[in-house]
Amino acid sequence: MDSKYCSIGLTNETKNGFKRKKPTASICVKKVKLLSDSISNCLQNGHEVSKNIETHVVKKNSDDLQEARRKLPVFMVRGRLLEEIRKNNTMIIIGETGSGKTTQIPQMIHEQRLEGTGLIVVTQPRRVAAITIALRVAAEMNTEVGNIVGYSVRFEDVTSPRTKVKYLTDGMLLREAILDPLLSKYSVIILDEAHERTVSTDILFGIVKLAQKERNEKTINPLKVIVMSATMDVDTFRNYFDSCPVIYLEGRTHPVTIYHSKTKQEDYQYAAVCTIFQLHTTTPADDDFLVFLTGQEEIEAVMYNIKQIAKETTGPPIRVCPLYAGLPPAQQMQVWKETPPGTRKIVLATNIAEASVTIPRIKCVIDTGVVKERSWCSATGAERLVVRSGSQAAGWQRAGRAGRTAPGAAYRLYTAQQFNTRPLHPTPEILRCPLAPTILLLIAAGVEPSTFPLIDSPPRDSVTASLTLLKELGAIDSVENPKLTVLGRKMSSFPIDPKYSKVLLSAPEYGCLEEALSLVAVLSSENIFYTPMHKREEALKVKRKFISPTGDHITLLNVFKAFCKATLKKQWCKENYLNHRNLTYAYEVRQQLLAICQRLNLTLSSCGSATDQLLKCLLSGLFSNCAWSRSAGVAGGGARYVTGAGGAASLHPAAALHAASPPPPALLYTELLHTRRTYMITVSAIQPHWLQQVAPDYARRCRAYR
Ligand SMILES: Nc1ncnc2c1ncn2[C@@H]1O[C@H](COP(=O)(O)OP(=O)(O)OP(=O)(O)O)[C@@H](O)[C@H]1O
Repeated sequence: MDSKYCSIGLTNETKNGFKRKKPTASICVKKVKLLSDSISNCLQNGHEVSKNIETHVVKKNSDDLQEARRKLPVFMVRGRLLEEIRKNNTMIIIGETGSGKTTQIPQMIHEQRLEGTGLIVVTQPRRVAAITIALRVAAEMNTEVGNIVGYSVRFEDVTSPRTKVKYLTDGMLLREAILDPLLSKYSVIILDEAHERTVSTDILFGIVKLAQKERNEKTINPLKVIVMSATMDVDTFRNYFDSCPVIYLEGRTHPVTIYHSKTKQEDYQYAAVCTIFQLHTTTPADDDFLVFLTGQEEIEAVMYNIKQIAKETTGPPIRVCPLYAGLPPAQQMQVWKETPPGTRKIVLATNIAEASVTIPRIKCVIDTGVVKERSWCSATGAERLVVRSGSQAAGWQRAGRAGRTAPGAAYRLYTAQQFNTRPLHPTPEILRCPLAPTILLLIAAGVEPSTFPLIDSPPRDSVTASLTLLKELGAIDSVENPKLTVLGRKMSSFPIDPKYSKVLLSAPEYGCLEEALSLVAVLSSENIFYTPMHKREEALKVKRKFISPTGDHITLLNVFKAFCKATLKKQWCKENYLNHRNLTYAYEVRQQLLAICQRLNLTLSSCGSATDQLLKCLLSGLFSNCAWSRSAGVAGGGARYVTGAGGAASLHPAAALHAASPPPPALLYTELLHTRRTYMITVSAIQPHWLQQVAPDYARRCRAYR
């Protein structure tokens, strides 16, 4: 990247805030008129809240917070809104980003005690949103989080018997539904950010619908369901929820000016860096920036570039904060930490910051317009990560991260015409993701998958492929009339993909539970290697001491074992070019998984240096992730493989076996990355005959293997 930046050319499309398509009049059942207003900036201080999360999202002065609340559009119509909530058992609420839906509506319901003896629960698609919103609401209610207001996310529950307002991830509520499909302890369920259409939210729509019906029939305490978003496809939702009332909340807190690039950008990372510095030299130091990128590697590359360019550029000092799902929670919270006056914070985030969250002082959003999505091809069974353009709804949500505590601007690094040709809403995850984890949860909750009410039904062949996988994993007894097996019941107790819970449950048989726990924990974390661009050669040289000739899985295990033994961990990671945050996160995940294994009475054993045992154990869950060499005599990186699903794939250049000569005849990989070519990521060599031994049912139907 050139160290000089240049203007990419942006055009001001909308001077006075959002240019929004209004919802269609036909479905405008009720309309509550609001005034738009502004709120004062809320000053923030850091304070210690939960066991292991240092947070910076909370209060300074309770009067300031109350004043800010009163100025929110939602707060101003609370009388009428509460009347509607009292009257209706199901309703849809639509209101501008930042108008106060998520923080205020649950509080308003609680202030009137509409929840009675039950709890109010609010779902969020992402953990960072559930945590930061709970902290904010606790501060507004002048209480500690975990008291009246709490949150529950994977690997962390900060609630108590006193909790009445609970924020949680949609995945957590789904897990609760396995144990209690009527969700009886809740009297109000708010499904927030409904537009995101995650698999978990889509399933929850069905679960709450069924629970509401059954609770009415059995005259158990009634259940109120509220579905909320700023950018949802109202017609679809209203049809699904039996023509329930829709409430439109008008008004927003602060205007956001939208700018589009005048021309198409070839390289969005480059365009992002140019725009950052263009704004850096022209905007006040206290305006913070939020930049949307697609993943950890990209964020680290842009972070490096910013730091390099900043050395040669005039302007206020810069603090760059990354924000992506795999970042350990304490590190994510750094984004909410105040910077010294006169310092500019630049947050580089994936779409985990796209909806719900408020990062105070963000005045400029830089939207690259792209997102990395997991998708799945049911025809080939290949699961892959693809970088693609986001929807219009995503564009509005991203812009909505500015203008929350003061007027703001969103700089879109794509043209207005490109924006207008994008789909209005994202493709529901259920139509593009592997369904095995969700189907397992549904069956565990006693639900019949084929009659379950879904907004959009996944293609029949996706369902069959997922049921077949679950059968081969031993989680269900048949594809036609699936019932959970004893193994399947145990698998559903782990908050991880069934492929990996199968690995843990098989580990005692292979005498390697210690190693399997470490490996699954590391695979649940983001990249543990740190390879700075300017010291690439040195980092790769240091990495060599951990490399196993069998490939990446044992290499990862070697690193993790050494990390656990190291005394000065931070220093040790620095010397070895390893990511301390991600290794610490893996360590915490391992503790949680270990606790579940202990509850299930699994025997803890170690295979020591017999790593074949661990690879066979890994194969017991990941048998559908095998590939076979089709290029005898071609060395390492050039070798072509065919996957179990029949597709062509190559070793990723970062794989330990990339240069192996001769190329191993059979491989086991963790993930396929689909760019111009299909690459296998995190790969180990296996013996071809292991598949027959470990997963005979799958081996029989796998054509590539035969
Ligand atoms: N952590 C925070 N720090 C400062 N202000 C906050 C914080 N959280 C919320 N706010 C204020 O409360 C307002 C309402 O936030 P809330 O999340 O309830 O809006 P929303 O309507 O749910 O938005 P969205 O549709 O984007 O999720 C924000 O615009 C902001 O002014």
